[in-house]
Amino acid sequence: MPPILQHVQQATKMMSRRKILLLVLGCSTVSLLIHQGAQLSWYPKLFPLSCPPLRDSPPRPKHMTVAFLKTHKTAGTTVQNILFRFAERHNLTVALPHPSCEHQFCYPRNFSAHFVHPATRPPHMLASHLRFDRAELERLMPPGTVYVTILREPAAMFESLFSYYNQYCPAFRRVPNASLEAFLRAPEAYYRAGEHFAMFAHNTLAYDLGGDNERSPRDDAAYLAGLIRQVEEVFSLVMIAEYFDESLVLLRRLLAWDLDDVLYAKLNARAASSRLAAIPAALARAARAWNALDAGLYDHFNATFWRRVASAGRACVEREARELREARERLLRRCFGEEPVLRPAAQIRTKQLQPWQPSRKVDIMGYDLPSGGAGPATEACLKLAMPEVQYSSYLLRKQKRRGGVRARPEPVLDNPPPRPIRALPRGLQGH
Ligand SMILES: Nc1ncnc2c1ncn2[C@@H]1O[C@H](COP(=O)(O)OS(=O)(=O)O)[C@@H](OP(=O)(O)O)[C@H]1O
Repeated sequence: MPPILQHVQQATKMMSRRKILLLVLGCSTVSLLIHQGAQLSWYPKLFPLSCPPLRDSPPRPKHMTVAFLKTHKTAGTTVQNILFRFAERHNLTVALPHPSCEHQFCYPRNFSAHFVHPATRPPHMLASHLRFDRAELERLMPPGTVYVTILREPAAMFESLFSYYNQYCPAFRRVPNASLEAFLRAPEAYYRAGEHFAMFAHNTLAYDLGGDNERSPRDDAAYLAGLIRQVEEVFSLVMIAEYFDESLVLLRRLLAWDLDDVLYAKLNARAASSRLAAIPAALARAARAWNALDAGLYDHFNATFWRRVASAGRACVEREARELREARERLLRRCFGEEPVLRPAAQIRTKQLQPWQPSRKVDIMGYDLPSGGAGPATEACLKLAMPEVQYSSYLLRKQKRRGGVRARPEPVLDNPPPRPIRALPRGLQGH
């Protein structure tokens, strides 16, 4: 053995096992630090702190053809209002339902291009409730249309559905004392698949997306995976209601719109007295278990959403979301006074701004214009807070006039859908 090795062997023998362990630990820590140092120097590249440029060079024009799948109780009315106002400002045509379908495209039937009023074809935009049917939408919308939709956390969404459709959905009407807890303790006792408006009581998101809301991912995981794949194939962006402002930042970047194009007033919100302040954890678990397909969709697209935010630059998206909130607050103050408040329909004097009320037990809130307002700014403010029913009727009248369609009774569809579930705001009923 060479003398150097003999020396090492001797030294090793002299060291206790504990010392050897310490030496190994020390070496590993140094190597880890060197490795981490390299990672840290890459950090800004992985998570850019500044916003990447929105516009390509040459600048991308604003995208004008959009189909928004308005799912139920997911903040969809607020998104619809943003799209309606954009369409008006840019003189675009909005696909609107035939009057026999009321303001929805004959929901809950599968969407058909026949449900679209002829005066609103060919459209640039579409944003009214419908049950998704890819082939029929592609038949209607021009090539290059960007498809977007929005999802909401299923327990919160279910609580909203249960309250809003309580008088319309037989599964909910059967529950004693309109108790959400009683329903979720034994949903099968109240729910009958296939009956009128059953889709509001079971996996509503899956149904709106054109899926089979009776499938359970526990028995059939492949079904959920297939539905997710179909949604991913069609929709360029799936927004998340809980992160509404961040969603709008991604939307306006996708469409190359300005931040001003996505300013909004929150629409269709229940009064605090009509909602649970917080959903107890056990109830939320039960709601997710009952709506397991929706929970699977939400979890998947919530994760994809945050990956999108990371690739746009999280700090950048947050900064833009903050700018959006500030600009929105300024706009609301300008329109609705120094302290803009959401108020119940009975306190809103401007009829065009009174939201539809689903029942005497649920208050849907809205904004009102300060008295004496007039002029072009008022018109913009009116649209900003205009509920879905009034805005859809207004747009249909306007587009019919533009297309030279004279006011005359509409032909009735061969097979009319079940009666619409929205009518005039409560304050206007019986007038
Ligand atoms: N900007 C924003 N951010 C977060 N949440 C919002 C927003 N705008 C509306 N909402 C809430 O969305 C619920 C209404 O959803 P929709 O307009 O889609 O309802 S509907 O299906 O058209 O009747 C309704 O929820 P609930 O109040 O829980 O019922 C609204 O409060």
